[in-house]
Amino acid sequence: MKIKVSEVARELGLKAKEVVDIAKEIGIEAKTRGEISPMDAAKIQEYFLNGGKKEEKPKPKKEEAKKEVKEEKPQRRRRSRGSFNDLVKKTQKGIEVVKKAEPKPELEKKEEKQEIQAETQKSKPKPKPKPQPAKKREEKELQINVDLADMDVIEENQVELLDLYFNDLNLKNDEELEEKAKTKTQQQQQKQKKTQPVKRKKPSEGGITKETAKKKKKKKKKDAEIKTIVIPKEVRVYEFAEAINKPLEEVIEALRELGEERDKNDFLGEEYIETLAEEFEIPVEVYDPLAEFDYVKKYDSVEDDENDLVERPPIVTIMGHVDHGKTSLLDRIRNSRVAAKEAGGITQHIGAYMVEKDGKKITFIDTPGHEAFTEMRARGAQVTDIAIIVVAADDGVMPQTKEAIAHAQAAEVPFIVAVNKIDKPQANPDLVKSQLAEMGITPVEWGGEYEFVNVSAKTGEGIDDLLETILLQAEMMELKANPKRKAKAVVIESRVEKGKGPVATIIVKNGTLKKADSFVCGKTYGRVRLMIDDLGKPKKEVLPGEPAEITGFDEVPMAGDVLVAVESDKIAKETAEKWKEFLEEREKSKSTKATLEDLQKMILEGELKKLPVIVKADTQGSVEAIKGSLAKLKNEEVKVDIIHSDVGAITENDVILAKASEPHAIILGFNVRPTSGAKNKAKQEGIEIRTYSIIYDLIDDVKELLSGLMTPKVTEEVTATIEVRDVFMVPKVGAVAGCYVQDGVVHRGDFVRVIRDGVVIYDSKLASLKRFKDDVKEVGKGFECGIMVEGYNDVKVGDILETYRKIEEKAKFEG
Ligand SMILES: Nc1nc2c(ncn2[C@@H]2O[C@H](COP(=O)(O)OP(=O)(O)OP(=O)(O)O)[C@@H](O)[C@H]2O)c(=O)[nH]1
Repeated sequence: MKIKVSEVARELGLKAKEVVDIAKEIGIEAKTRGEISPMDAAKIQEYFLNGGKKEEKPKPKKEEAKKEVKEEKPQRRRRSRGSFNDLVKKTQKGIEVVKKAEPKPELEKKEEKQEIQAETQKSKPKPKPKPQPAKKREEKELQINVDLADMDVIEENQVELLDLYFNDLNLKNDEELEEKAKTKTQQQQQKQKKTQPVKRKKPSEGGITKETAKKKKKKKKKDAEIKTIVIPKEVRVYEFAEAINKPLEEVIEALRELGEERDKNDFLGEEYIETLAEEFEIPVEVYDPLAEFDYVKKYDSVEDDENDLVERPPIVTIMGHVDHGKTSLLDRIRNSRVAAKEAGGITQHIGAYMVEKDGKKITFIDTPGHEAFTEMRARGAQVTDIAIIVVAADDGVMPQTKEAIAHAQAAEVPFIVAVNKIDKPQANPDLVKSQLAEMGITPVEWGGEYEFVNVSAKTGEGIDDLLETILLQAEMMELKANPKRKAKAVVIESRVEKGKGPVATIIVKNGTLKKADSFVCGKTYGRVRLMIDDLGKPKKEVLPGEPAEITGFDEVPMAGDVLVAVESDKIAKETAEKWKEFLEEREKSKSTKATLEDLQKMILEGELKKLPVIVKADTQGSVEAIKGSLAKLKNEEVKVDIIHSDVGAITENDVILAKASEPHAIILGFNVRPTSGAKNKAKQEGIEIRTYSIIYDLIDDVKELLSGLMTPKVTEEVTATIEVRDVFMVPKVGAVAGCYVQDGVVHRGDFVRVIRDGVVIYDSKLASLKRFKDDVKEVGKGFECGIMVEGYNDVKVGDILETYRKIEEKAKFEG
């Protein structure tokens, strides 16, 4: 008898994957979805209970994780091949895999592939027609589809899987094998993309006759290879299941056993693609379909000449828990600069500003430090070179302190801890230090490697120290850029301004951004018209590390978009359009497929009460942040349905849209107001507009609204315990119980339970409550009364009546 790994996991309170890890550690072969012998299970349990459980390592950092996975690959593949035939044969579709020994010239392979594809079109059941536009779609059909189609059908139910590695078995070692395989795959992918990038061949194309196809089939049968399935980096669960030709439920179950509850439409993530592929013993190669269109990657692929590199100012983000003093600290730093250096200068809020210390510049990103801005902060961390984690000395480490640290660590951004509010009598900077040290963030002075600086945003104490520490850190990081080349910058805020159109604050990461430069920026593009710095001064050029507010965009860019200056307006426009089109196509290709399962889900969702809202805010960053926060507000009963969101004032169109929604949507404005037209229209149509300047209030209000949608909680309160001492049968009326109130007070409208020998035999309401002949409202303890139970005439002497009230309590949305 064998025991399922998942059962062992459940028994030990672990994830199946963790059990497999332990098993590996002690030399036991196990798979998350497999079984092990009771002896092995006992060994694992013993090892685990003896504390041998693998230490919880922090998630490997992105790069390392990738490396680790890569290094494992060859091994995994070799193993895969061993039982691959058996596994695949077992699948319900009866797919057969045949191996090939002879290498084939690349060209022949390609031709053959096209021919087989043609054949595939014949033998495959026709895919459901997809939504239009058909022509364009055909031309631009996505790589995803190509990959799915790449499982060339030889005969019905038979899939040829090409083994890209088989021919390389004579290579000396795994690394070589891996390298070669990778290059080959890439080459093949490239070729596929270049020669036949998107278009699937129709059966009539490619000059294939039945005869030649048959021949090919035979040859294929003999020479077939195990094929590595190429899977796009961003793949949804159902797409993955299709790609590896496994039933969706199996994939979802496998994920569950790995401790991941995923829906068919959820994205898998590279890590899980690899793990699942291993589970199913199917070799996969993950690729990034965006790479080809990626203008940023293109920019980055051009290396800068060492001689052109110069030091650039560090870009700093301040993060920390609510009220720990982020804004005050930023203000203090900014004001000290304004006071000392540019007295009288008017600071302009552009989302970032620069300070100078000892002749060196530092750029601070001025992002609002609210929980709701988690997403923005996460983006901020990507632009950021150094993070400052502010912790109030009188409050210590709080949830958002940990979250901020997690963001910095995830982005591999070094951070400095600013222990703030040290002017306060109750300040205890040492407590902050020990709290963080417990989390592994040990101060330098305690032998660790994290810089802690005591500051007071109120008095200014320690601010100089903090700036010096930042510069020191920057020096160690050797932040350099090449001002001689075209610019690459990151958008940190954007909005539409009357008379100016779309405006964005950017920080240049490399190169120099000049006036009149053409640029591409995410889905939009443009030409730099106006550039101003944080003091409101116009600029002709913005150097690496410097922030500026710029105009000249065709459309409002998104915070986090990367701006790259290009040769001409034409290139800018083309690149942005390509990128936009690609993203849109990708979205379409991933839209939910209408299946029975979906319908069921939709029916289920119908039970879920939705609160339709329209979100309008002053900046794209705020829109994103609010959307992010609202999306999280859901439970098994209610959720927020954002039907529209945008930057700008609340307009009549928004009201019309809100009215069109069923039920009508509520319009939420953050730092924006309704136009007078919108106000009137809202009044006419009965649409509610709520505006806020504090995001907390907005979120709290929405929570309140959600609470209102939830079913109220009903609790019971026992009002009286009554003994039946006599029963009178009144003709045409029924049984009247002569009662004695043992305890409590019985009321006319009360509910009642009839209890006989300790068992509830009837549950109903009081039909009447009398004292002697009179109807009464209530009868208290120690009094006699006559009671009729609604719908029940079988009361007996000795029964106990328990009367109760139902108390409805408004449900509260938690979260
Ligand atoms: N005594 C003292 N009070 C401070 C100091 N720094 C900030 N405060 C006060 O702490 C409160 C919160 O400060 P903020 O700067 O608004 O904190 P924040 O972290 O930006 O808050 P959110 O933006 O809401 O996340 C304000 O009342 C400040 O006056 C300080 O160094 N000393």
